[in-house]
Amino acid sequence: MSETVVGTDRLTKRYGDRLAVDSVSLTVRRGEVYGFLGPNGAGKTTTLRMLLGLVRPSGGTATVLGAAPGSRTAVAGTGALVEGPGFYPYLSGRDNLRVLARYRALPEAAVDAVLARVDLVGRGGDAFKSYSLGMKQRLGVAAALLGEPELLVLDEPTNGLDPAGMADMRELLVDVAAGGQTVILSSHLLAEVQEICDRVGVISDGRLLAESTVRDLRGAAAVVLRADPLDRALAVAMRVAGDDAVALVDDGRAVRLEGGAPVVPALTRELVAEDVEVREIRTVERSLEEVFFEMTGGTR
Ligand SMILES: Nc1ncnc2c1ncn2[C@@H]1O[C@H](COP(=O)(O)OP(=O)(O)OP(=O)(O)O)[C@@H](O)[C@H]1O
Repeated sequence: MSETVVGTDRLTKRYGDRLAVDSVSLTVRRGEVYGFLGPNGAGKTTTLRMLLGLVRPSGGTATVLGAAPGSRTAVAGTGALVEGPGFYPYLSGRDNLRVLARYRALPEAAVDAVLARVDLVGRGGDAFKSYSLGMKQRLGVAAALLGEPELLVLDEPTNGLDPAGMADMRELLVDVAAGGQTVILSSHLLAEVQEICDRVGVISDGRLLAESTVRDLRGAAAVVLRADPLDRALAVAMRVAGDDAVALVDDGRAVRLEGGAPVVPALTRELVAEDVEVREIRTVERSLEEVFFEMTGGTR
């Protein structure tokens, strides 16, 4: 799991005096779904294009599958969906894939295999222009999957999808990673990403602000308690979780304890023993979205 598939070291892209990507060092490991997150204009597409060898870095280095971006090894092992797939509208989904397969000297069977993986076999004969956005995106992923590359690079694969389309895409990408392929996807849609990705890199204004598992980024859950009398509940909470882990929230109407679900049994036991009346006790988790807003200072 820890083998590095993509690594960058202070990768930088400058357009005139604008730093689109500013000294980004990231690591993507084999078999993971890596989410590259950031607001519009953060530098996601530019970074992905550098990894694909489509844009030349102004500084720093990148390694893709042990080779330089754009090298034969890197290109042969990478499938990409960047900035909307260019499909022929009047050709069927299957024929569009056939064109790509022929260009890359892949057998017909490769087309059927990827159509099946993205669940488009039944609609493979229909014209591309008749597809829903979700189907178009899935065909784009199918094109990226042609030839079973080790690495998939997908720029905003969930963009514009409805919840059902999102769910399909999520299932597909989790399935791809389970098969051992590595996925890098970019997104500004954090709610979806936190369910799909093993690890994420957060980028804003060209800089990588954080890189970690979704769980670590979100931090531990907390417990919010409403009870009567509150001062006695506060004293109990401090005894159970430690003074530093407890604070009054909601204008002094509730107690917040760090530590999440594991503190709940002891807390409830002690509250009952102290004759405190519990009105509400619940665990709260920060969403990736909240973490992200804190990090990027509210830009989107
Ligand atoms: N070819 C270019 N010439 C000049 N500036 C560019 C070029 N490509 C990108 N930029 C600038 O670099 C910055 C990063 O753009 P990039 O497209 O990488 O961001 P992004 O995170 O992918 O955002 P989006 O989701 O909007 O595509 C932006 O300020 C953009 O205007």
